[in-house]
Formats: sequence, structure tokens, C-alpha cells
Amino acid sequence: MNAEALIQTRRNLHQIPELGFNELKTQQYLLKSIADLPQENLTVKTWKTGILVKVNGKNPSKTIGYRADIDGLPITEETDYSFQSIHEGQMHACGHDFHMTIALGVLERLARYPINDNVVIIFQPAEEGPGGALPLIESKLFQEWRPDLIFALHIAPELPVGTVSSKAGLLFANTSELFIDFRGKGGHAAYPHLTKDMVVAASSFVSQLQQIVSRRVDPLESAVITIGKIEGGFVQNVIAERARLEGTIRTLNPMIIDEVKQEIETLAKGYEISNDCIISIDYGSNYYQVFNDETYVDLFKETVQQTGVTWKEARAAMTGEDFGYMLKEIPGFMFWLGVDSPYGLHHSKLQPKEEALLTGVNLVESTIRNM
Ligand SMILES: CC(=O)N[C@@H](CCC[C@H](N)C(=O)O)C(=O)O
Repeated sequence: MNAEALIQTRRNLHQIPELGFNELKTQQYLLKSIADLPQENLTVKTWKTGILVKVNGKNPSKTIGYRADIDGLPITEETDYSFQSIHEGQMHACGHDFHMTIALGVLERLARYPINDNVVIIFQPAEEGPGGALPLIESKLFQEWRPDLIFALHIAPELPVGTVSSKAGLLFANTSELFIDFRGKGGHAAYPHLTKDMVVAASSFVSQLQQIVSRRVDPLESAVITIGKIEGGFVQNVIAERARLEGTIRTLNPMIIDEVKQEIETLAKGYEISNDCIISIDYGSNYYQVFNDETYVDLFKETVQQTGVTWKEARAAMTGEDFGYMLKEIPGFMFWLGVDSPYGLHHSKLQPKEEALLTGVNLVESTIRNM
């Protein structure tokens, strides 16, 4: 695919974002694009809403894995694109349209000019949640085609096009989703003393959560608790009998995330007594940290230099990625690809620069050929 074809593919995928394990149109689009490639060296298999494509090597001694995630987010798009999402309330606001397009571009080149080793290109569903990597690793198909090394990229809105960034060791955090439900006695807005107001309980709980970070976690460690959504009650003059908080916990140390959860549970027990209510906590999906293999990062750095791309040493980030589970099992790495957007990841106006698509394809292809 030339630059124009990559851009068109990205725009087509951008229009059809779908949430985790519902990526049916996306899967059909990808399967159709893969079917249009020369098939002699390819074996294509689906796994749930994802796809794995094996490019059979000419004289294989190992299998190289490359993973792209394919799901969108429940965000209403606010870009001024002419090719906005046609799925109300859903958007590729984390760059997975870029990730898929780059993987397709690389696949096309490998299908035409295979390398000696086998390459498995993985189109993985549900990265944003509930997590596709872990069940995929456990699948028979993945075990059969299990790569000996694996890598992936993530777009970086804050980096210019032509720049990549990564580091050996810890790159992304340990994460856990967080859902907290409050149930108490509601009633008339004019008689608060006869009720247990769950909006008041939940909103003060949000502030107390921040004190877990500032007062309970060792200051030499790091933790983030973000509540991204609050809901409760149903009308302005009724005291709410229920409220719900939805958020996420992030830590750089896998042990600290368990400590934070313990502190949240202790806090909830106290709140149940003081607010005469029932609190239930659900941790949803949990992702293991992204930990890069030093040898492969060094090899990648060499390729970056050879291809004229600018290298920037990364700092660890509090972002999460279920690709961490793949790196727990298989050595490899993840890197950031500069796409220069004024709005960041998970923003309704994210507008990555499309020139980065070709940079991504060239770099990933060269990396695979150098491994
Ligand atoms: C790269 C990125 O933005 N990943 C997501 C992963 C979300 C995991 C899960 N749904 C959670 O919120 O804990 C991120 O938000 O970092």
C-alpha cells in the first residue's frame, strides 16, 4: 500500500469503531483486505472477533509476532473529519485505526516478499476492555502459532511524526478497572434526615479515594486512581437511593495495586457503617504491566537509526495495555509512534497526522526484517 492507500484504509476503519469483542464489521473489513493480498504464503485464522495471519517463512528458524489492537472506545467523536465515525457514541480515540492500518500495510509487504522466518500478525480485539490479550494467549490457536518474540506499537499524540520512543524495562503501568455501587435509603429531597443520600456518600468517597494515593501509598511508589464516571439518582428533588462510580487504578509496581485495592475496601467498610448503606466493588478487567526486553529494544534502536527515524528515550507511563500479558510470556517490546495531535489519547478530538502511517509501516517492516 502506498501512502494514499494507507490513508484511505485508515479512514475506512476510522468510520466503523466497535467496542471490545463486538468488532464484527472491523473483522469483516480486515478479512476482505487480507483476502485481496497474494495468498501463497498466508494462513488466515479468526479468533473471536480478532484475526491471526501467519506469513510462512522461506526457511524459518523462529516465529516473530506483531500485534495490533482493533477496538474503539465509547466516546462521541468531535473531530471535524469528513470521515467521522458512523457509529453513534463510538470512536477510534486511541489510534487503533492507525494500529490496524499499519499492520495491514506490513502484512501486504510480507505477503509479497516474505522473510526467512515465520511472522504472525495479530489483530487483537478488546484492548480497551474487557481485555483480549489474556484469553487469546490461552487459546489453542495462539499456542499453536506461538511467537518466539513479539512487538507492538502505540500512537503517541505528543510526539512529532518521524519520532519514536521506548525504553528497556517498565513502559506501561499495572491497571485495574474500578466499579463501585452504593445502595441506601432514598426519599424526599426536603427530608434528608430520614434518608441515606447515596449521591453525597459517593461524591465524598471520590475525594477520600484521592487520599489513598496521597496518604496511604508509599510516596516513593506511584499510584493513580481516576474516577471517570459518576452516576446516581433519577430526578432533581429525590434523594438518591443508588449511585455508581466508574474508574481505574494504575500503579507502576504490581504489588502496590493490591495494596490500593485493600485500602479501597477498608474505606468502603467504614463508609457502609457511617452512611448506613451497602457498597459493592468490582475490579472489572486488570492488565499486567508492559515490560520491554532490553536486548530487543537495543535491536529496535539500531533499526530506528538505520531508517532515519528520531529516537527519544521514553519514561514509564501510567497508561495500561493488555499487551503486557503477551510480554509476560514472550520476550519483546512496545514502542510509541509519534503522530503529532493537538488532542491526546481518549480525547473526542484526537487527530493523529496520517503521514505517520507510512513511517509506521516502514519501521515495523524493517524491524521484522532485522530480527
Ligand atoms: C493505551 C491505553 O490508553 N490503554 C487503556 C487501557 C484501558 C484498560 C482498562 N479499561 C482500564 O481502564 O483500566 C488505558 O486507559 O490506559
